[in-house]
Amino acid sequence: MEQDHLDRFDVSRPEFDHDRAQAAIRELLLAAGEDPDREGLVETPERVARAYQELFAGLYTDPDEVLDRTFDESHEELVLVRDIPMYSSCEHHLLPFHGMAHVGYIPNDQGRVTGLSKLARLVDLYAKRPQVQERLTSQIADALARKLEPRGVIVVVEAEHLCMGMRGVRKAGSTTTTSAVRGIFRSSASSRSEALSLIRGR
Ligand SMILES: Nc1nc2c(ncn2[C@@H]2O[C@H](COP(=O)(O)OP(=O)(O)OP(=O)(O)O)[C@@H](O)[C@H]2O)c(=O)[nH]1
Ligand SMILES: [Zn+2]
Repeated sequence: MEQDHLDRFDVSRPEFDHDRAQAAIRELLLAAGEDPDREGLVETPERVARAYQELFAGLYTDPDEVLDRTFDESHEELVLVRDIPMYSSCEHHLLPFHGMAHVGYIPNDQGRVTGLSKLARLVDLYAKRPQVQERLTSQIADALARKLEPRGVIVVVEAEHLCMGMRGVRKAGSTTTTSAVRGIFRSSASSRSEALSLIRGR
């Protein structure tokens, strides 16, 4: 599937199929040699299906709608929201990766800004999908660039991947940092390093 396809909101996507997910979890328990009808597990397929419906909720909302309410505030300097808690699911193993997102932008010369909470909502929306960290990071940056037409956007995501901690290579505690820069943060090293030092809290 083309990357481009993953970046666009798919209006034709069917709703989350709860019954199908529930049946799949029952099958998984059977495959593991468990008894899905024993007392502790009898409601598990239903619960897990509900949990995944929530974890993948970002597939069913148009990110552009999150940013529909913009206003002009004649502010043409950096706006940065730091330390946005982020929980996502790695699409390779369907295990969590979680950490912090930092989202900043410099409004355009009309000072077009959005509510601060919308930056966190945007992080949530893209995190609640089967993801890879790189795509999560650039999707947040691209949505902001598209809707606010700002002078620049910077997004940094720092996360720990449980697929690297609780299984596989077993490097618990290692973190991965990804960044996406657009506009002036791409062309100007000094703007970029100023934003990065604010993100690092220095
Ligand atoms: N680039 C990138 N890789 C990721 C992300 N999440 C998980 N991965 C990696 O996806 C890769 C999948 O590798 P495979 O060799 O196909 O799968 P695997 O045999 O389970 O790999 P191991 O995790 O090394 O055991 C692993 O190297 C994971 O660390 C992510 O967000 N970005
Ligand atoms: Zn993984």
